[in-house]
Amino acid sequence: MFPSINPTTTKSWASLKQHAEEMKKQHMRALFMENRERFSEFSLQLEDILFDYSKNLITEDTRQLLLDLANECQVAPAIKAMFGGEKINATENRAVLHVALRNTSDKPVMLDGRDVMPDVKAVLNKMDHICRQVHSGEWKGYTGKPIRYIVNIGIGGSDLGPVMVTEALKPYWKEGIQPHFVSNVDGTHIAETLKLVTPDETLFLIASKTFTTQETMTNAHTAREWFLSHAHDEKFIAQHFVALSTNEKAVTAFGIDPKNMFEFWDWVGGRYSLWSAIGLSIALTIGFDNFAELLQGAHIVDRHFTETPFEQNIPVMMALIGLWYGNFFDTATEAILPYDQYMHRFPAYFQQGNMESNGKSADRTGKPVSYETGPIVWGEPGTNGQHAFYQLIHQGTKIVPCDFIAPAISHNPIGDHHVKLLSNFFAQTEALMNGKTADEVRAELKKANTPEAEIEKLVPFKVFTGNRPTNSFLVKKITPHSLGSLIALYEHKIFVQGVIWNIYSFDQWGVELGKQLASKILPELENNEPVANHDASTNGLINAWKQMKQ
Ligand SMILES: O=P(O)(O)OC[C@H]1O[C@@H](O)[C@H](O)[C@@H](O)[C@@H]1O
Repeated sequence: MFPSINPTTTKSWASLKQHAEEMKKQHMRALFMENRERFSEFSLQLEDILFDYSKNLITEDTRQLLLDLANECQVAPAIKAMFGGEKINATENRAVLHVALRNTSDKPVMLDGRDVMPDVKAVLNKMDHICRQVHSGEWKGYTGKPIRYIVNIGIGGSDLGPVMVTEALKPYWKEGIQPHFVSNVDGTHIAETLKLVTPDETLFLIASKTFTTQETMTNAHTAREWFLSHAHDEKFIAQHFVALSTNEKAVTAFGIDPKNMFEFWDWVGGRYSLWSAIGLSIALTIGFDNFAELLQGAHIVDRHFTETPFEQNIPVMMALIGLWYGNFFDTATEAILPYDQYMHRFPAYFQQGNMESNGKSADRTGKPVSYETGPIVWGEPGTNGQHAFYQLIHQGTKIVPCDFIAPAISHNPIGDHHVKLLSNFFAQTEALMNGKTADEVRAELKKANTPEAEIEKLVPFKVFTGNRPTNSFLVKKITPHSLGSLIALYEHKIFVQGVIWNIYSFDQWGVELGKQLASKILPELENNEPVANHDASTNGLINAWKQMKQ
């Protein structure tokens, strides 16, 4: 196991702290003017993905110090430990091997002295087989019709990845297949979904690593009852329900034949599981061959991550840039802004990826950390975000480091839509970096014939300080391959940051307390007796609800 190191005790941390004070006096505008090579010196390319991180408040010295930090914090041994199947998820005593799920090489991946690849390949073959059966029409519903609707029932990691990827890859949808996703325990979600499908043409995928999650089990039982109210015979369940899970016992107890179970393993974290059997809704929607391309794109990044020196390693640089602002500039959030409508769930996906992985305050020795850890991650697709929250990003008091992502080629080359979209993509990072000085504002107002007296009044409101950091990802086209790569880049960024922050990125104990209390409160909601055993606010709300619902 790689050692536990408090990052603030390293030499590079102290130097970075000092260096940050110097850098706060700098402006990126000047850095670009001083160094004509800045773009080529601070950008990296991997296959069809160009990563430009030159519009950050960094110099060569910053980069060097950040790389020193990665080295002092033992990032290289940590990467080895993850890929080597060590139980780096120590609080759950589990390995972290989602990288094995997309290991398209012929190299073994060892866990406890055993190669996991034969099991991985067996499940992939089973997924391939069901995809071919469904797409050819050989898999039939109980009235003999082929499957038209896929309904994935899952939540968190068993939902967000499949939703994000199927949406991002809509141009690759198989003709005649319509996916739906049900996650919320709010009855509205399943009710509205069931209105869109027919029982004899629907395949329900019950996606749950544990197969105990309240929301998923409740929705799964409702779907089962709805199905039986039409099919009238339990023997038809086998044609319409499959399970994606690690828990065979619970799957069998639910009434799903284990032969209809697509297995994965406890070394796959929920929020890293779209590469596993949890990806079956993706494979059924875009076809298994495209799913395999998604895996291949991620595998390319895994190789890049493990084989490339840190200064040219995209996920390592992404991690260090993020940490630079979070730890040395006190920024609290990061925005992910895809200029691609199909990628509209990408920010939500990595909101979970980041916040569930690195939203921690105990270090790996169990002590409270004395420094900031994971950022708040949010975002919306451009250009919608521009007309909503970019005001604050440009002129607010908070610095929000942003990732801009855009495809060079659109799947929908209609008229001049794409050049208009891209003109915004390029303009925003330029504007955020350069800003607009008071003199530039004055000159502009003068040109627009603004009366002299008005000009000085308006200047303070029209000034943009600029110096606001962005990364740009320019991707040739959003394909299964390039999307697989992009996802893996962000995954490894999270990993590197977790290592430097010396926290456990692969558990999620923080989601448990609410679940525990909800299960205590549930029986109290099943009668009309007033409650008095909680704090005054919770008692008051529960009792008010009991009155209101009558
Ligand atoms: O797949 P399961 O076991 O139903 O779990 C779903 C989700 O459950 C949540 O409690 C976890 O925070 C997520 O990480 C997880 O993905």
